[in-house]
Amino acid sequence: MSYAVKELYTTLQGEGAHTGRRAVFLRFAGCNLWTGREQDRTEAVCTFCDTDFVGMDGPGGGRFADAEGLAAAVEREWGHTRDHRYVVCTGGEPLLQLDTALIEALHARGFEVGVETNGTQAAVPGLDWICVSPKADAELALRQGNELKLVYPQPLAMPERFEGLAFDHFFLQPMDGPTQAENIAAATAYCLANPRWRLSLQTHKLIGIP
Ligand SMILES: C[S@@+](CC[C@H](N)C(=O)[O-])C[C@H]1O[C@@H](n2cnc3c(N)ncnc32)[C@H](O)[C@@H]1O
Ligand SMILES: Nc1nc2[nH]cc(C(=O)O)c2c(=O)[nH]1
Ligand code: SF4
Ligand SMILES: [Mg+2]
Repeated sequence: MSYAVKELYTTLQGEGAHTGRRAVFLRFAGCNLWTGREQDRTEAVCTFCDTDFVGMDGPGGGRFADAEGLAAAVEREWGHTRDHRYVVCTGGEPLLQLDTALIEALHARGFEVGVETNGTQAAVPGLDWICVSPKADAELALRQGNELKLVYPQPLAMPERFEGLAFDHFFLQPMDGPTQAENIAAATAYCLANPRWRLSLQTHKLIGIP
């Protein structure tokens, strides 16, 4: 199948357990919880999104006809070094498009493959790192993985709802937006009181990289 890609770029993973790790970000276009249009935001299932995932017009973006072509573009973006290759599939919602053919083509080029997902879709087999970020009004289909990264606070998705699930790491990530300062304080207080949860700051925003 073909893939609609918003952008493809190299950066440091800014969030969660792999914070600071060099990665190619493969941002798929489209999401099932918001159209991406500002006029639809208040009516969306997910209302706080910080990302433009509409269209294929970003750096390195476009329509890729097949898995080989997209994996080759990821490899070109990474550069020639063979070690520690890591690609983070995000979006939009990557599990609407990511499939076995693409994971195999990326593995064949020596990449570990991570995903950032809202958890509403089943995962494709073969992923090396699964980060699920549940959204209050969306049913969670993907209930196990490597890290659960909850944007905080979401009144209908408080941490207690998730801490029994089968994840290795539990992160609270303060919601960016007009109340960010309060959200950082609240997330900090929660982690101090509940040591199972760690704080995930969006470090790429702090240092001004994408
Ligand atoms: C843009 S989403 C794309 C992947 C997938 N759709 C998801 O929601 O997990 C990437 C990450 O950013 C987080 N995120 C989105 N908007 C945010 C905000 N305003 N503040 C903090 N984190 C946010 C998401 O929860 C998710 O963990
Ligand atoms: N540097 C950086 N790290 C990230 N981790 C998750 C991100 C995402 O948008 O999925 C993200 C992002 O947009 N940039
Ligand atoms: S589910 Fe992810 S990509 Fe979709 S609107 Fe929410 S944060 Fe944005
Ligand atoms: Mg982001």
